Amino acid sequence: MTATLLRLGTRGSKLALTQTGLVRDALAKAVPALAAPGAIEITVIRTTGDAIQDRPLAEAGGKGLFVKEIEEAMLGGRIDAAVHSMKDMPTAQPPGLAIAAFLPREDVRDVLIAGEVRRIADLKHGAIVGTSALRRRAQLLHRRPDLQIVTLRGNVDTRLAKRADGVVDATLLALAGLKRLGLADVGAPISEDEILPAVGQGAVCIECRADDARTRGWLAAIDHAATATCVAAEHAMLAVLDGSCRTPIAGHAVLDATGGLHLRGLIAKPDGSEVLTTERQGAIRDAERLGREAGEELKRRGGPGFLES
Ligand SMILES: NCc1[nH]cc(CCC(=O)O)c1CC(=O)O
Repeated sequence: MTATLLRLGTRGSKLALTQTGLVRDALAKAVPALAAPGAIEITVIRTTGDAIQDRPLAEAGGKGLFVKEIEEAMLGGRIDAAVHSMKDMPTAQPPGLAIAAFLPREDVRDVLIAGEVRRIADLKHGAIVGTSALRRRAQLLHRRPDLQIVTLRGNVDTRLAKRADGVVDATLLALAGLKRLGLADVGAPISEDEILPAVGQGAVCIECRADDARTRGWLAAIDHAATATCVAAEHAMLAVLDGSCRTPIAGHAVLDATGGLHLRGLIAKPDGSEVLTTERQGAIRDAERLGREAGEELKRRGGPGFLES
């Protein structure tokens, strides 16, 4: 029996466990000490976000609900690090905690799951689309004001089952999660020009105590720098816009072939009646500044009241 060296915390959904398995495998490959059987222990923690299944999370207090209990376990020393979907992370970590690494990002696009229908334009008039994400709702309604958007929560399997049972005609899910679950072919990816993804979508991050040098050293060995840079730009934009589940915000940064960073950002009115977009191009070292500038521009153009409407 080897001693446990690293206790990894995670939510208990199939996707969360799959992502945690990817982190464990990456660490075992990169850090010889962690390759021994039993060196990494995985602890499942139930979060408020998992417990609330009957209403949109925006009503219950926002996206931090998927991380709160896990962060408490880290601060209390019950676990050493936690694996999260970056999309579910607030813009700042509580004092004493830090995001120390990212896995290489998956495809960031949303997937339309609507049986034979593979494009938003081809959904029948008045089709019922299930989603709880205001970002998806607003962008769908912007293109197709005739659609009926209804709340649909639950994990990926639950949502797919509700669609298959005809509770809704269509739903949108992140391709990243579907791919990691081996379900990439349930629908059709939608171009970012039609539905811009959520900030952080497709990225898996690992959080730990800021002063835990040993864990930070191990996590540094698997950190994917390009993903970290792109997400930093997106989160800088989100922080300016004061992103919460109540405000439809989308954003995505990529590194281009010449070593620069390209960021797209979007805010929308919840009913889709207005959408504002912006873009920034610049040097990688300016990632956060580009993000802040994009956020400031959207905020200024939206004016007071835009995001509260
Ligand atoms: N809000 C839930 C959530 N958080 C992360 C993912 C998928 C994986 C990812 O985007 O990285 C999902 C489900 C979904 O939107 O389909």
